[in-house]
Amino acid sequence: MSDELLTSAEMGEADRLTIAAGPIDGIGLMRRAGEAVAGEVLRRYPSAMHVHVLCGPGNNGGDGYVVARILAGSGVATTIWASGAPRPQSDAALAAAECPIASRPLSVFEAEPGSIVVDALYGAGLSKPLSGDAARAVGVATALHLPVVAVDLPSGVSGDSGRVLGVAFAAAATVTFARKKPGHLLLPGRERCGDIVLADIGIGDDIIARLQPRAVDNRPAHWLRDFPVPAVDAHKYKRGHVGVFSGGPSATGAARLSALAAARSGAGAVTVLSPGNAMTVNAGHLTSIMLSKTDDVADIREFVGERRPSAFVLGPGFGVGDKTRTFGLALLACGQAQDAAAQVDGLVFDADAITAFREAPEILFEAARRPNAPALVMTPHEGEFSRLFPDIADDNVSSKLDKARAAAARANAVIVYKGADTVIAAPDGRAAINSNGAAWLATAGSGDVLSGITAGLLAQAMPPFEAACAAVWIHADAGSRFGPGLIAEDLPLALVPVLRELVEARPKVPVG
Ligand SMILES: NC(=O)C1=CN([C@@H]2O[C@H](COP(=O)(O)OP(=O)(O)OC[C@H]3O[C@@H](n4cnc5c(N)ncnc54)[C@H](OP(=O)(O)O)[C@@H]3O)[C@@H](O)[C@H]2O)[C@@H](O)CC1
Ligand SMILES: [K+]
Repeated sequence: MSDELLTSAEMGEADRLTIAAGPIDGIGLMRRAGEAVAGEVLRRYPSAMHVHVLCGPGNNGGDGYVVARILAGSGVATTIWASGAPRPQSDAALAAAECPIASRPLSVFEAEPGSIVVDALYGAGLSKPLSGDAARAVGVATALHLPVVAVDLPSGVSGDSGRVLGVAFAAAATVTFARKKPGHLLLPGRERCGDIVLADIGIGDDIIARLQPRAVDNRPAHWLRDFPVPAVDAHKYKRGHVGVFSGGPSATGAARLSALAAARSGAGAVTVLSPGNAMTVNAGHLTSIMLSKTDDVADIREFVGERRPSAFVLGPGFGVGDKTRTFGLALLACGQAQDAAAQVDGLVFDADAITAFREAPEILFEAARRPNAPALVMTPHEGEFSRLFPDIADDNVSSKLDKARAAAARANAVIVYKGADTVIAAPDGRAAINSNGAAWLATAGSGDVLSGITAGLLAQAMPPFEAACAAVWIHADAGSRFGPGLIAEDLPLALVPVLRELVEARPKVPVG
């Protein structure tokens, strides 16, 4: 497993534990890191005439001295531009001593068109915005359109948050070590990394396991064993029943998109719960999806009692008034004692169901925290997130990963913080960053489909965090495969090949 994401503190700890366990020491790790980067430079640019290696004062610079030594040894014209000397007796100082090339000051860095830059200024130790000589070097490389290979991270990109501090290199490739860092996947860092190459430098899986990292790159390996595949004796209600609330007569489409996606995702039955005045318009557009008139909480209770739904979607096209809050709180009360017979496994609150609680989010969180409340998944985009969690959203230091985690803990809900770098976080601190997104998904109704997929998986008893991770990945994969011209109506059908491959891969996952 190599999809865990390590913070800079965790990476430092991995480094320390590896050295303590032996036999590799600090300079040994640095040599391997530098070899991996030099190998990548030679592989990508086999006919490079001249490589400029920019070395910072810390261990990132140390890696740079190893790169320069190997490139020069391979016959490539290599120049080192150093920003300060490494600390005496440090691994970086050893690496510099092993490098036969004299360095020139970064303050006079110049390069010619057609040359290559290796950025070994700052990596995990970036502590402030790039300024002075380093910022000027970014300007030189950018102005000349020089290909940049970054060591560990493009200098200026925070490994923990993906933020750009001041300015940053835009690399053609970034070679990182042992595991990716959150900043490789979170925006804008991801855009600055170019191709990300993961190099094994001898930090063992056992060492990483000891750190118990809480964040992963969202891939099927993390949730495939929980992915529902119908049993041979399945009948439709055993495969889960999803209820999707529809808006009024002129806002019904979002619910139907969500309902279709829930059905495609394997829920055995799906019902659109429609206000009385929108029954006709909904009925005119539904075939296998059922329809039930739902105007008040009594209607919800009756539906829950008689039809035993296991998941609901509330929000798409629903409006943001009192009714939304009342319905939301009634759904969250489904597991309470008076309704013990009516067990609902999971709820997806999206769009208007999030915005409706902007004036009193605590009421929502309180309801979600009650014992026996159904599991709640909320899927805010940035605007919706800041309505429900304004203080968390305004924090200019925390990463999107930290923000999603803080929100999940506060709301006792799985939070799917949407965007081109969607983060999924659970109340217990587990989190995943999605990286298979496609720009084609930024289209009206796409979020309604995501809610439907999530509810479809929840209804089949997939655990909430895993269901949310799977839904985000599946939705993105379907969107990327479809590509140009995608509209939300295409997505439910576009899920089919993605689901087929997952179902086929599912039995190959070891159980346990
Ligand atoms: N961990 C591992 O397993 C392995 C790690 N390895 C490598 O080590 C790298 C981490 O090394 P590192 O901790 O020495 O930090 P690094 O990024 O070199 O920067 C620290 C120096 O830069 C300075 N500085 C920072 N920002 C600045 C700015 N904007 N402007 C000016 N100065 C700034 C900072 O100054 P200070 O904050 O102390 O004032 C300090 O002097 C990691 O990315 C990887 O490449 C590999 O060798 C293999 C094994
Ligand atoms: K770097």
